Amino acid sequence: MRSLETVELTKAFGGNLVLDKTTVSFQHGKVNALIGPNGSGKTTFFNCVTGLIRPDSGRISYAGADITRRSPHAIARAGLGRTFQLCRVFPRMTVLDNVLAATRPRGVNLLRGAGGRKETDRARGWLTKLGIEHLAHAEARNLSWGQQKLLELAGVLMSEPETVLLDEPAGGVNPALLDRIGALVRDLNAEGRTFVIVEHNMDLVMSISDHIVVFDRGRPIAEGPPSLIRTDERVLGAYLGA
Ligand SMILES: Nc1ncnc2c1ncn2[C@@H]1O[C@H](COP(=O)(O)OP(=O)(O)OP(=O)(O)O)[C@@H](O)[C@H]1O
Repeated sequence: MRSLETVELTKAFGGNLVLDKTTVSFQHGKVNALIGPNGSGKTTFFNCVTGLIRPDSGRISYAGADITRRSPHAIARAGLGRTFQLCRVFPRMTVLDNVLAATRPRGVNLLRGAGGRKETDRARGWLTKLGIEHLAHAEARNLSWGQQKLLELAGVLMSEPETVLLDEPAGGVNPALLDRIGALVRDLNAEGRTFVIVEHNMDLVMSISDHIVVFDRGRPIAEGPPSLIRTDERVLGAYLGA
């Protein structure tokens, strides 16, 4: 079953054609990875899919619905949640307040109306699941980079997304936390969540993914299970610059 798909998605910045008629689909209920060399368009792809930037042409659909021109909010409501490469948390707010604020529109009164008993319990539940409940009252800026990534993910999960897009979850994270992130993804997937993960750490990608799509210069050049991708000549060529 198809979850997220694009048809001839195209985006250029000035003369730089970053997504070049990209037609790709990710599998519902699976852990999908999107990999490719630096600058191959992975984050731009996420930005188009989540409505942060407008593609020049092409179509994006999610669970059968056309979401191409929808706002980031509408796309989140449709069930797509995402994290960012450079982690988005409020550094001077507590961990718990960050999670509560994550479900509010950005701007004024981030916490107004948040923090009712039920919401707070749910927020704590996610913090527990992600192993950072003991930090609930710490300011986010005092967390390690990896813990901040878990915090950002907790905020995303508050919206109960059906599909989670993770942008470099392992970037800058220490090895102990890396294992935890990998186990968490598998665990959340077993509960029914679909993942699409942009990641450079190949050990992590190969160990947690069911399906891998490889981009090179904004186009998918290979896709399949880890066993196939690992030995694909085109993939090796793209990474080695051949
Ligand atoms: N807002 C923007 N304005 C201009 N150029 C941009 C913008 N966003 C991305 N680019 C360019 O698009 C190209 C692809 O960048 P993108 O971040 O999508 O690649 P990536 O595959 O995610 O790379 P990395 O693995 O290094 O994060 C790069 O050449 C980048 O400079």
